[in-house]
Amino acid sequence: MTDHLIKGAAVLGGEPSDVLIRDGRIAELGAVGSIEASDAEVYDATGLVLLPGLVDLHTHLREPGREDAETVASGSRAAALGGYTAVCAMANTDPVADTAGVVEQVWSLGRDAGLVEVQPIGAVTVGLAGERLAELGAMATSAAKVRIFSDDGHCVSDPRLMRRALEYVKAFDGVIAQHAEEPMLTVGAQMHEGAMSAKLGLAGWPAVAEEAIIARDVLLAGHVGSRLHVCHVSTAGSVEILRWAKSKGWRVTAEVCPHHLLLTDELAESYDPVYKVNPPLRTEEDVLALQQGLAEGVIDVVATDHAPHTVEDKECEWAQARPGMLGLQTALSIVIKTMVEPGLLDWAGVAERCSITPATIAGLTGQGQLPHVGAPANLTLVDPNETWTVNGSELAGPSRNTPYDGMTFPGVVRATFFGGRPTVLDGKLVKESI
Ligand SMILES: NC(=O)N[C@@H](CC(=O)O)C(=O)O
Ligand SMILES: [Zn+2]
Ligand SMILES: [Zn+2]
Repeated sequence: MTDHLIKGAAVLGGEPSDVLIRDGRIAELGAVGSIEASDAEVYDATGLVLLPGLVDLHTHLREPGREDAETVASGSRAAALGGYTAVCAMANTDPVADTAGVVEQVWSLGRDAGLVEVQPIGAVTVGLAGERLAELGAMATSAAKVRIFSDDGHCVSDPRLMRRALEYVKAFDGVIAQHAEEPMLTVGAQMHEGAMSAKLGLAGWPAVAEEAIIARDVLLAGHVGSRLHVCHVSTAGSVEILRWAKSKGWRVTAEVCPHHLLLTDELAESYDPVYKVNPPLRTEEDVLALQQGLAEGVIDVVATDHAPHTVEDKECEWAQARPGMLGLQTALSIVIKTMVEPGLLDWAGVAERCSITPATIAGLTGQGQLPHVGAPANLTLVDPNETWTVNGSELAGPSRNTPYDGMTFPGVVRATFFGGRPTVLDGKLVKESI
């Protein structure tokens, strides 16, 4: 394996340093010019910020079943380009990832693609039907070593089943990641319930549908003493409930998606289904509360909820369109725009929220480590002073459902190193790694 010498990168935005990568790990780290490595490939990282490789807790890769929207390989390309070195693949595939066989299939497809660590998430219930627990133990002991279980796309709405799932995974320190949506309160829902849904005449998805489930689940997690992770938190009220649950010392973590940190329900006025997502885009007040919650750590991590859909599933009437939007290639830029530029997070905070804590939650021990000698070389180099304009047709993968087409953002991912190998250099996929 070739050695790589990264020169002049600001580690977590600090002093420029040189970093030598050898045999998949950081072999040396020191002041600029202090490392001698004549046979290493040199990457000039002057002006770039070095972060631990980003880790996404919530990615839809669509394989098996909807390879026309995304595959493990195409999603891995999007992830590497977005600065990620690990993604957790959601279980709502077809067939559902509710058996050891399916999670092992996804895991080995990820290993074959070789661009990021693909950690499968297992379904909580058989077929995501919310009726019977899936074979959680068999998935945990499979080659995929599943630690996160989620029926994402659906809520585990039966409280007795949710309690049993929390109890079951406690034995191996697993975590239940809940898509918090009380289904009886979102029948027919198309967007956030509020002034805009009233104006547009679309059925609403009220904030309380999310908050009621989060309140119930933090109580259950506290009662059982087990780990709960709340997916895509989208309301100000949810942040308050999480703050309270954390004050109790319960083992509760939560994520927010980039789109909920930036976009609001006003966009639905266009009737463009690219803005249709679950949970829906909320109000400005919610956006500000989510940013604040993330800054304080009440919300632990940023997760993309990267949800590719084909043109047929997305470019149709709003009511028929599938919910979800692409996220992997734009996430870091949106975090910079909404959190770093306003001074809500510094680079160490970005590393914490986008890499270190997600890796801890997912139990990915080779990921999310602050750059130090001996650490696995999973690294991202970003140019904070450069901007780029999103062009939907140039994104990796077959899907085009980005709400950011034509928008200009700060923060360009220049290079990504996965296991000591560059997957992205100068903002482009490295050919040998494709
Ligand atoms: N977020 C979405 O709107 N859609 C997700 C499912 C989900 O995350 O709930 C999908 O799988 O497309
Ligand atoms: Zn969901
Ligand atoms: Zn999702």
